[in-house]
Amino acid sequence: MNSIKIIFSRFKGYLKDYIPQFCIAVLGMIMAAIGTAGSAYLIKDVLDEIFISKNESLLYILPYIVVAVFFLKALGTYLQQYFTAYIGHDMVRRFRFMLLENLLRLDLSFFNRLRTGELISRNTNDIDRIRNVVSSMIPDFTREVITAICLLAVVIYQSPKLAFFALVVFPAAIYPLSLLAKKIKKYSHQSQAKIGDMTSALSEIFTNIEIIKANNAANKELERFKSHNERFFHLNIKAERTSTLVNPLMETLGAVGIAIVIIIGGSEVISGALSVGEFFSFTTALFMLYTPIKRISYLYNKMQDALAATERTFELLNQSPNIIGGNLEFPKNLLSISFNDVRFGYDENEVLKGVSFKANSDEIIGIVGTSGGGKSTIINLLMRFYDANNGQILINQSEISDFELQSLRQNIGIVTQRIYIFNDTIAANVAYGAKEIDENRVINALKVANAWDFVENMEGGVHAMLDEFGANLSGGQRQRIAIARALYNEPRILIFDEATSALDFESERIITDVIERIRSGRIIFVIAHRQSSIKNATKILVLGGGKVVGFDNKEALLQNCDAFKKLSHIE
Ligand SMILES: Nc1ncnc2c1ncn2[C@@H]1O[C@H](COP(=O)(O)OP(=O)(O)OP(=O)(O)O)[C@@H](O)[C@H]1O
Repeated sequence: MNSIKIIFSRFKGYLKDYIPQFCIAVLGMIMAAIGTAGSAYLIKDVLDEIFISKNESLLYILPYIVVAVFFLKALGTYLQQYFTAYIGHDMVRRFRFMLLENLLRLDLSFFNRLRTGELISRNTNDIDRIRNVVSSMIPDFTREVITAICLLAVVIYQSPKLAFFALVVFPAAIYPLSLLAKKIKKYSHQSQAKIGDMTSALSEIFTNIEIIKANNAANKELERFKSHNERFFHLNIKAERTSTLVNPLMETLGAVGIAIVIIIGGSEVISGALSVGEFFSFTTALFMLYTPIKRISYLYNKMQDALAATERTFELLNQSPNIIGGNLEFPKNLLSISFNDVRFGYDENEVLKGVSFKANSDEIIGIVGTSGGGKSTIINLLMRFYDANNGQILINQSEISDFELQSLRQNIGIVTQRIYIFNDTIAANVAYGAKEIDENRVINALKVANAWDFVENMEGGVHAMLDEFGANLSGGQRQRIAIARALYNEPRILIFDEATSALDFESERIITDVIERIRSGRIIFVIAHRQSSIKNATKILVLGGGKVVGFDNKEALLQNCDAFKKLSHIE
């Protein structure tokens, strides 16, 4: 019963918002339960009065009462089902939204830990199981309990002695049923985790389909998927094997009860202690009792399954971000950014091992170093996607953590090698994230980004639709749209993370010209492998082994920084 308590307590707060619907549903449950018990009770009068006593006056009354009782049951069932379904669907809508709302608040490190597929599975599968709990399990459970109580009342009323013998078998059923419930809960936990694995595998396959085809890796992926799929199948079969045991077990025990009833009840009818009508009313109620009790045990097992999903969902809902902003607005005049002995690792391996440098307004800082040397990590810390483990990052003279997160990120424009283009108009792509699209600002940003020429010539101009991933643009054009987006909010800090590495020299030149033009009043970071991308950098930060091994202008570095000389040489 513990799981039912947990589920009830989890949803209690939310169910409060549905009191009118809930009251109507409960009324429906009571009507249905009374209807069910009433129909069993009526058997006695129908048999004893009409068929045995041949009471003609009741012949024309009882059938109407029978119809009325069944109508009560039907109306009650309808009300209960409709209103509980309403509550279930509405709660699912709220939970899905709350879950996504909370997930979007969480730190990037959280998303590194959980795979996309698993998150999707939790947002769809698990939530749907919750709907099941709310719209069918809780109400069904309640209804079946009320029905069972009403039927029990009929059974005991008709013959307390027979009821005693018929019902002693039920306690005997409880122990094996509770053992089965435990097993079902275990399998259900495992199977839900497996769904997460499968969704992850699928999402990985579909996002990387080009690579899979290019590498002829379809069979390998199929093999991988096959093993998840088979494991899922085995878990489900194990769960089925256990849960299908519940019915036969109940039926066999039920048969023992019925056998006892026939022996004792039959002898009572023969001796005249019980009327035929009473006996049949008793047995009908007893047979009917079998359904709610079977349903209760079935629902109890299903609840184990739902409990696992509920716990998983609440676990996500209760996660909170570690990276929280302060109260400072980003300064209107950006003077400097300083890293003072910054240390950081994504896990126990330290990536930045005491990085210090200072960048001033109007400067273009090139960041170079070996692959995996920590260049993008510096940017991740500047964006506050992660927080440094040690050391300080200062903007003007304030700690980065003192700034409001939104204000900080609004003042950092970032262009990466990977381009995010949404299936929307050019204007919506450029003003992405803004509450409203300011067309003049869009055009201005496009002009500064050197993109206006080609946008102007497109059909629809800024209202032209872009395909997903920007398939209807060239690489350089896509990159310039991305720059316009980074510029739209007129940020004080701009970051180009390998933004030009996939472009030809002409497109790269256009972009380096843009960078040169917008440097005033800003600090610009350019991460690049190619020297040509940082030809206009005022200073270059050379990273090696997680440390700064050089920070100066190009000429000075070529003179006295071996690591930089080596990098230039490779190129
Ligand atoms: N999200 C992450 N979780 C764990 N480790 C990470 C994560 N991102 C990067 N790393 C590790 O941190 C180190 C530095 O990565 P970073 O991306 O900063 O290097 P980089 O200098 O930008 O490399 P590249 O030039 O290849 O882009 C690498 O060893 C990388 O494996």
